[in-house]
Amino acid sequence: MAPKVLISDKLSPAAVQIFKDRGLDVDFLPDLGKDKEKLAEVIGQYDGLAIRSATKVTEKIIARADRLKVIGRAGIGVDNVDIPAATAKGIIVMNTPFGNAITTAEHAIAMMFSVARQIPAADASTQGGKWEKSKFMGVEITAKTLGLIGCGNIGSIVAERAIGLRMKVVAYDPFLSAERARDLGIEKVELDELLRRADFITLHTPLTDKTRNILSEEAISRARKGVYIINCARGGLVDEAALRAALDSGHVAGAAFDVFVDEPAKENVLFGAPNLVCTPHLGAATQEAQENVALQVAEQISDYLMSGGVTNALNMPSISSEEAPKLTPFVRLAEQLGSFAGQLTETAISGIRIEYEGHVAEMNTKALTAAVLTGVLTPLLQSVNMVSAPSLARERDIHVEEVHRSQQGAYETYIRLTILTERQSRSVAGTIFADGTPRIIQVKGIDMEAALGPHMLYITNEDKPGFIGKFGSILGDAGVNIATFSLGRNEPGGDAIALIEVDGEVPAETVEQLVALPLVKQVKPLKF
Ligand SMILES: NC(=O)c1ccc[n+]([C@@H]2O[C@H](COP(=O)([O-])OP(=O)(O)OC[C@H]3O[C@@H](n4cnc5c(N)ncnc54)[C@H](O)[C@@H]3O)[C@@H](O)[C@H]2O)c1
Ligand SMILES: O=C(O)CC[C@@H](O)C(=O)O
Repeated sequence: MAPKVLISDKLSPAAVQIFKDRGLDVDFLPDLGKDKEKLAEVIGQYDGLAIRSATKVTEKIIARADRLKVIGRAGIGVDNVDIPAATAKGIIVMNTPFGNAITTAEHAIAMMFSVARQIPAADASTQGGKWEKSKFMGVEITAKTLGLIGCGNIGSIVAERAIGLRMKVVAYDPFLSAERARDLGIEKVELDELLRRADFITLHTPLTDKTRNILSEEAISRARKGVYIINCARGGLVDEAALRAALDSGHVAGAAFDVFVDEPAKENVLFGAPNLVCTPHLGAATQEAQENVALQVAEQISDYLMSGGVTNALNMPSISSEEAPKLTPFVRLAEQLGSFAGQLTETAISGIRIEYEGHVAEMNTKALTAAVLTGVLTPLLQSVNMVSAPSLARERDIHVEEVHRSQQGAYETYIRLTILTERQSRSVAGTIFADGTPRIIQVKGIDMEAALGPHMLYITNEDKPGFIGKFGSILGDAGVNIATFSLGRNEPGGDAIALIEVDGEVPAETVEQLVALPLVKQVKPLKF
């Protein structure tokens, strides 16, 4: 059955065609996202969800999304998606970080001109039959200083445009490197200095605990008298009540806002303030940007659902569509190693060490580590996948260490997993054979070679004669057929390990009989 995708917001219809061309079933219900109850009712039917900002993907919606594997936001901000809830349920959340950046930067520049020359008010007055030439005295932007708060995708495009307009640009962004600032031709400064120097301030950060009210009452009071403030990023970056007071007093000469604390903003403390220009979250609203983000999100969702490629995910490492087929056997191996070790682990795990040797060390090991963790945690927790496993491991204070090295031993490439608990450390290693299938090649330092089937028995025993005969008779009496039998030992007469594939589940009483055999130390049925 083809994966099924729901588009629940007003996306460009071009996205629908992409989904169809890629072989997915698609329902385009652009108003559904606003109806929370209806969305909760139907979400269980879909593998993918494509949204803009009107659909709120809350914890409640996610709880009902039993088939959902991916949420794609046609746009940048994902504040309308409960990412922790999606991650916990193993749902990938993607956005399209570049598709609307130019358009939004252009909007910020347009808003700067609008407020500098009071264009909306002058337009209303002129069309109202007044001819108020002296009322609308503006300011020139040439040679003025623009202060950017946030200089990522959009901020840096705004910087380039502003330099083209002969402005001087200073930026406050703790994550902006000195080299990048130099390349952009801007000056990196602290917030205090930006407030002191900027004639215009424009915000381009996400809304986080650190950026909420970054322009607080106190910050606004430290800004230059006569400053203009532009916000085309997110409502909540500026204290709206404080800004209103500063516009009324004239400390701030003008403000241009596209985004508000509460949206849709039908009422707002800013409305009616002197020299205020507002737009209804139009930053990304151009045909070009909407086409870009719709096409990108449709491609990304299709890639993931059809071939496992992951692009622009916020809660999972990226895997390109070309890389996905090469990675798949190693993902399977990594998950099997994890599952093997996880099923044998009975006490709390404190650490996981994953050694990647040979050419696997050059692959996307973040994804492989996520697969190992999925395998380890699946026997211990309700529902785990590659998206949720890393955060579940972190929540449980499991320290995960990755080691990468070039080929050193007989195997061209292999993965070794070591699980540390308070009682012991247990390791298991595996590789991919030429036929593309995973093989276990070492358990607890003992070499062996075993493929893992759906039902396995793992046995540790003393390497003495007599074990195999008795073992075979017990399974035979229980009607359990042996499919494969792999043995390994550290030294003659020492510790031995057997991995046996059986055609079906081994009854509990048969396991007890095996445990009671004289040379046997441990018997553990495993499922893969
Ligand atoms: N109005 C719209 O329609 C519209 C359209 C697109 C994007 N946006 C919003 O614009 C904002 C910027 O988008 P982007 O694509 O440039 O994002 P981005 O991630 O590329 O850039 C954000 C920048 O903010 C910086 N930053 C983070 N915390 C900071 C802090 N405490 N102080 C200063 N800088 C900080 C980051 O280092 C980064 O450089 C986002 O909030 C996005 O949702 C709005
Ligand atoms: O979809 C939109 O119109 C808004 C998009 C914008 O806020 C974003 O974060 O990409």
